[in-house]
Amino acid sequence: MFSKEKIVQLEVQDVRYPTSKTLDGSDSVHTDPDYSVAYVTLTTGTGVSGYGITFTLGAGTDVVVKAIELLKKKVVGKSIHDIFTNYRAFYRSLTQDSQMRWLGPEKGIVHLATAAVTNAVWDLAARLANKPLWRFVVDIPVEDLVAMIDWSYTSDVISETEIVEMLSEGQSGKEERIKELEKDGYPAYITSVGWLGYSDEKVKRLTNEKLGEGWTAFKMKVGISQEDDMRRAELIRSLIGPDNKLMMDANQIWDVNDAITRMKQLKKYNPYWIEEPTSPDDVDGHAQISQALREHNIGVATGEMCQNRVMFKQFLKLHAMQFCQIDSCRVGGVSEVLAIMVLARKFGVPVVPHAGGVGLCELVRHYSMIDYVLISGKMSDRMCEYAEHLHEHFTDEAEIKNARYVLPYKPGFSCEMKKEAVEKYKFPDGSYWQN
Ligand SMILES: C[C@H](O)[C@@H](O)CC(=O)C(=O)O
Ligand SMILES: [Mg+2]
Repeated sequence: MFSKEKIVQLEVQDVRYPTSKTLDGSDSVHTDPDYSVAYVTLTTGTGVSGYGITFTLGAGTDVVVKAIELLKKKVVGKSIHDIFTNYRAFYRSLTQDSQMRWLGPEKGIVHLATAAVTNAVWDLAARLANKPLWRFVVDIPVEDLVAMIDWSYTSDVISETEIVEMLSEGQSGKEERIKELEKDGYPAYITSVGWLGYSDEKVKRLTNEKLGEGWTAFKMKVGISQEDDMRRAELIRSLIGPDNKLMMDANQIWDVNDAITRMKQLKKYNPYWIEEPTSPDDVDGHAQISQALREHNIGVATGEMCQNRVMFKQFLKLHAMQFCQIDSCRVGGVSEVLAIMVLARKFGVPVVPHAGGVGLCELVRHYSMIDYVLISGKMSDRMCEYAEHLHEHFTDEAEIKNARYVLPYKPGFSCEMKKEAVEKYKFPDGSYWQN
C-alpha cells in the first residue's frame, strides 16, 4: 500500500514575513509578530517531494531549523513504507531519542521541529497516494490508524480497544458526511478583523467588510487596558449585532483572578469564549476560570500553546477547556493531533482548531474535515479559525466560500510554498531581507 521509494534528502529553510510592520497577528503578548515558518522539503530518489512547516514568530526560527537538522538522520534513507508500516515506532524515534528528549520531552523547540518533519512525511505519503491529507487519513483502516498513534500516558483515560470501537462507529455515514462537506464546506470564524494593534477605524472597516461577505463569528484580541477592551468590544458588538458570535482572546496575559474579574466586566458583550485567559500550562487555573464563567455562559478555549497530548488530557479531564484548540505545528504533527481529537471526543469537548499564523489555515482545515468525517461526526457546535494573511504564498491555499472552508482536494497536506515566496522571504538571504 505504501511507496517503497527512499527519502534521499531533507532540506530546511527559515522563512520570515515582516507582518510586525502592519501589526497583522498582534495580540497582548506578541506585539511585533513576524509570521514565520521552518519549511521542510523531503525528496525521494525519483524526485518526488513532500513539504512540511512549523509556525514560529521571527527570532528563534533559526533554532527550530537547527533542531530539524538534528532530526534529519531519522528520516533520510527511509521510505514511506518503512515509516508507515510502523509509524508509532518512527514517531517515537523522533520524540524519544535518548539524547534529544532531554530538550523536551515532547514540548517546545523539539516538538515544533518534530511537527515540521512529520507534517512533511504525511504530505509526501498523501501525495504518493494521490489524496488530500484528510482523505488519506480517513481511508486508513481504523485498526491500522490506531496502531500508528503513540497513546502513551493516555491509557488511564481511554484504552486502544475503546478507541478502535469509537472510530469504527464513525465509519457509518462516512461517505454521506464527505458528500456534505463537498457540497457545503465546513463552518469558519474570522480572527483577522480584531488584531490588537489595529486602530478602531481599521477594525470597523474590516468587520463591516466581513459582515458583508456573510461571516457570522468574529474573534477579537483583549488584554490591554480594561478601558480599551471594553471600547473595542462595544465597537465590534455594535457592528455585528446580538446574534452573531464574538470570541475574545487574551493570549495568556492575565493571572487567574484577573482573568475572572476582567471577563465578568466584558460579559455584557456576550463573549462566546475567552481564549488563553492565563498561562497555557496552568490546568488548575483554567479549571477555576471555567467554573467562575460557567454561569455567564462564557466558555474557556485553549490549546494553541498546549504542549502535547498529555497536557490536553488533563485540560479535558479536569473541565479546564470547553473548546479544544488543536494546532497543526505545536505538537508533534498529524498522529498526535489525531490523538488529541480522539481525547476531545471522549470528553465531549468540541474541536475548534487554531489557525492564526502563516500556513495554519491551509493545514488545520484538513483536521476539521477529519474530525467531522471520522472522529466526532459533529459540525453544529464547531468552527475552524480563519485569518486572512499570506495564503497566496502556498500552492494549495485555503479557500473560503460563504464563510465556510471549502473541502481541500489537491493531493498532500497543503504545506508546499511557492518557490518565489521562499526565495523572497527566506531569512536572512531572501531578496526582501537583503533590501
Ligand atoms: C501571534 C498570533 O497571531 C496569535 O495571536 C494567534 C492567535 O492567538 C489566534 O489566532 O488565536
Ligand atoms: Mg489564540
